[in-house]
Amino acid sequence: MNATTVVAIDGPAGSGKSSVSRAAARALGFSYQDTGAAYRALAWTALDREVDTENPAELVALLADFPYSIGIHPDDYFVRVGAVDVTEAIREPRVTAVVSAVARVPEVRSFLVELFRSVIRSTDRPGIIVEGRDITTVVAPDANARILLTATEEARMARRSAELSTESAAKTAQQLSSRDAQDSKVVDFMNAADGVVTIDSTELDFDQTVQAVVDLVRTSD
Ligand SMILES: Nc1ncnc2c1ncn2[C@@H]1O[C@H](COP(=O)(O)OP(=O)(O)OP(=O)(O)O)[C@@H](O)[C@H]1O
Ligand SMILES: Nc1ccn([C@@H]2O[C@H](COP(=O)(O)O)[C@@H](O)[C@H]2O)c(=O)n1
Repeated sequence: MNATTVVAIDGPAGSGKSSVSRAAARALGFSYQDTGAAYRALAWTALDREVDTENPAELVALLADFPYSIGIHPDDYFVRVGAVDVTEAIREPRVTAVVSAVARVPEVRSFLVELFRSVIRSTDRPGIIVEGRDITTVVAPDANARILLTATEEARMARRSAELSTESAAKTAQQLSSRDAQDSKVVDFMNAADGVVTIDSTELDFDQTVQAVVDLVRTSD
């Protein structure tokens, strides 16, 4: 049993991992760690330093000088590489387009898994919600609560499209699907591992989904 309550949440792109985890952390008085941000920040660093993102050796070399930091208070979220605030930049399509290539390199994954565990240990709150693709299985398999947050691809695309102009909606839907296909070759986040509870938000609104997570955490302790 952890002294700090650890909640692990995995799921495909657009399933609501970041937004739901953040709101649930706020409701519970917990910290919140977005692990996709680290893969994105490394992809941003590769682009910034003009490194070939298809070359694993060049990506691994970046890890020797990767001064990454993230805000884990749900009301003070930021992502930095050194002194550069990359919170917005890591969401740009050029970063999203190459992040899966960065995330499939085994040395990158093992380096970041250790980083995620050190961030979990650093929290000064009673618990932390950690979301990503391999949190329930690799990063924190002994978490107090382990959740697979899903929704049909149709629902996820509709939610993403609602954030965008009509013009780019179709392209974004296609990118979401192709990113899931690439990421699924590296980690299985479509099927719940043993002991992992599935929350399917297809028929739930945002607040109901947050409540489902909060209820599960409260009954897991
Ligand atoms: N149950 C829900 N009902 C309606 N909208 C939702 C629900 N859950 C999440 N959303 C919305 O869906 C969109 C995608 O959510 P979010 O960015 O949190 O997904 P994600 O899983 O973190 O995606 P990615 O892995 O691509 O970063 C957001 O606009 C969010 O507000
Ligand atoms: N635990 C994780 C988290 C993320 N990834 C990779 O990072 C990409 C971006 O993640 P978002 O959650 O910000 O969309 C994602 O597409 C994966 O390639 C990962 O491998 N493991």
